[in-house]
Amino acid sequence: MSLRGTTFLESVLQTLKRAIELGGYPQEAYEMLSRPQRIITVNIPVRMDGGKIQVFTGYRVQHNNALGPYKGGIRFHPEVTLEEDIALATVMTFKNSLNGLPYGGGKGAIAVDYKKLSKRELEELSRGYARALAPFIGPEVDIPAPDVGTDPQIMAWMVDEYSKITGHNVPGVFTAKPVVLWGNPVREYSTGFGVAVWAREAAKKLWGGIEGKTVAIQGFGNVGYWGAYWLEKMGAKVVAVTDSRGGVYNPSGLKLVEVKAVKDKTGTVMNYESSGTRKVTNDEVLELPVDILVPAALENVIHKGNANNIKAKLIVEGANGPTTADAEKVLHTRGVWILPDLAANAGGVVMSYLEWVEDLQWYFWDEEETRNRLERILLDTFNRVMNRWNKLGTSQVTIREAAYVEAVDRIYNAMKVRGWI
Ligand SMILES: NC(=O)C1=CN([C@@H]2O[C@H](COP(=O)(O)OP(=O)(O)OC[C@H]3O[C@@H](n4cnc5c(N)ncnc54)[C@H](O)[C@@H]3O)[C@@H](O)[C@H]2O)C=CC1
Ligand SMILES: O=C(O)CCC(=O)C(=O)O
Repeated sequence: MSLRGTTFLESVLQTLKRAIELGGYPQEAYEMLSRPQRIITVNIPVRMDGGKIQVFTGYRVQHNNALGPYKGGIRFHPEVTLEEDIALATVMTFKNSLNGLPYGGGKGAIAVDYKKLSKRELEELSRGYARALAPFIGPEVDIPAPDVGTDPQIMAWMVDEYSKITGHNVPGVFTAKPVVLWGNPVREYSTGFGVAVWAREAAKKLWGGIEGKTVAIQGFGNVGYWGAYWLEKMGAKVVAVTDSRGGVYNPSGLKLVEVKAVKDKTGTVMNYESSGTRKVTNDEVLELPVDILVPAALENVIHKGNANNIKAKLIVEGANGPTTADAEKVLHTRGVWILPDLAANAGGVVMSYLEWVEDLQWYFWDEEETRNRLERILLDTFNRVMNRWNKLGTSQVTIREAAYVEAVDRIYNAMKVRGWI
């Protein structure tokens, strides 16, 4: 238990336990799904620009592969811990199952402040990680991708390193690669697109549509920026955005193109100025008087200490694990809808799946066709989760619990027919 209440892993395991009870699955399912199948720890030496060697510790958690190869991102963050990586890998197992993907779940991490590395040091670290993991990954074994602090360039170095070891090009081992290295242009914005699609569909049910609904977003990286872009395109009004330093709020709506230009030029949205715009902290942004709140940075930001101050009626989890289990109870009682991470931010991994399919068959769809395929999968998941939620009882069960039951069902049946359980 942390100062903010349940830790991310504790919250995930509490939801799993409840889903197993709600779905009537045996306790053995909890035993198998509450811990990873394998944890790999690697220590990667990097010759720093100053001439000295520094050793970085990294992990790859392979949680469960009943439904197919492990799949999930790699996080570069100074405060990452093994416990956090286990929680992230566990969520991936349920996310991939929920969305009907032929994957199990995994997640990788390196404890590093990548902003302090030179480009050469970052490349050496990325290649070192791919080399150390090479015996444990592959297009049919474990397929990593980016998460916080990693990007298509890092995936390109990793694919190149892995391909050197195998002696031939293996694009399907990492996803979210640059387009020229058999990536797909949709992957860059797919997580934010998925956030917006889920918000739009929920808004139809809550208010008859998303047009004019106000949105505050915490985090203005890949998910936060593209979430804002697509939400605006779908008719919502983005009034606040923040990054790690804090952010800006304008009740009449922000000019996103200008905010993004300031972020790209100065490193933070905090430097954006316009009439009617004021600064907000990362705590304040969660409590603004808006219709929709999108936490799109890190975990445990909505906790028992601030759950009662949140005014949004709809929370769309762009980040993984932004809401603690204690906070979710409070918000559910207050009638707030929380669209959970394994559903609302699944656009990224669903698009990774489409990229992987392209790489395996060496045949590539155009951008529009890819996006349509992505949207179809997301809408199918949305409808299944809503049906399951209605069946289980919307006042007794949260949307997250309904999504977990839906996800566990597929994994449990796969483990059963495989004879694991
Ligand atoms: N990139 C992807 O495709 C996917 C990402 N996610 C999740 O979305 C979240 C964000 O990931 P990305 O956008 O990829 O990362 P990113 O590294 O592109 O951006 C992270 C953003 O959060 C901000 N940030 C960092 N610490 C913060 C803090 N304490 N308060 C407020 N903002 C802070 C950073 O300034 C940056 O704007 C993570 O939880 C990640 O696991 C989930 C699914 C897929
Ligand atoms: O595209 C992927 O495989 C990464 C997805 C991921 O890490 C996530 O959904 O949290």
